[in-house]
Amino acid sequence: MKIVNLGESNSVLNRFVAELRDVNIQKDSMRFRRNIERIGEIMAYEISKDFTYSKKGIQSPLGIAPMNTPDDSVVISTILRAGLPYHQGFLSYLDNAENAFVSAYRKYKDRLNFDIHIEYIASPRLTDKTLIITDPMLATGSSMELAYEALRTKGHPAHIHVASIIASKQAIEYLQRKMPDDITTIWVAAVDDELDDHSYIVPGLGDAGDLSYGEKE
Ligand SMILES: O=P(O)(O)OC[C@H]1O[C@H](OP(=O)(O)OP(=O)(O)O)[C@H](O)[C@@H]1O
Ligand SMILES: O=c1cc[nH]c(=O)[nH]1
Ligand SMILES: [Mg+2]
Repeated sequence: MKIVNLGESNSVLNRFVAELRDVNIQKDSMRFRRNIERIGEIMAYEISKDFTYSKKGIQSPLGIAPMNTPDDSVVISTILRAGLPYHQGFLSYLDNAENAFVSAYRKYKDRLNFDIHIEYIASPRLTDKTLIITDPMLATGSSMELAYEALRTKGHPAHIHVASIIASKQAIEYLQRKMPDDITTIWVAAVDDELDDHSYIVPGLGDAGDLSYGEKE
């Protein structure tokens, strides 16, 4: 399985991730959502380099231009809630993609232990398509695993791109075991070493859903 950490090379992407993490800057929820969105734009561009291309003749007013353009049928799928601004960033660049949405939330049994519940899925047929599953945070990796299982009921994609912003080392190792090895690529902007007692990424950024949309009851 290919793992790509875009944060390893210096680019403005790292400033956007730094702003997401920054305890003062992240209080501005509009800037927080926009930073997630523009990381989605950058990642869509990077992932598009892996698509299949073929040459087409494009009629301009003055002649025919030979242009390599992508042939993949792309489905962008997102895990609610924190995935919503990320999805919008992907869709800005991959504007002819189809779209899928899955809900996943942590239901706490006590202070520290939780199960992940999937209650909603809206997805087109996925067979032979390029599936991009977007979620800004991969902590344990369980939400991604369960969202993928839910999406698999809609067919066999030809390729899967798991796109995230901050992943824990543990989540990457977990998904390497759970996702189909031969067709999956994992894209991240940062990898953090630890999880705390509540399975939050350390240093991470806190709760991406709450920072985007406010605290839940
Ligand atoms: O890898 P995991 O341990 O499963 O954790 C990661 C999940 O946690 C966050 O969502 P959250 O459950 O906070 O929901 P929210 O987006 O509605 O806040 C995040 O967006 C992932 O979906
Ligand atoms: O660190 C984490 C873990 C789960 N969800 C988040 O938003 N952040
Ligand atoms: Mg949350």
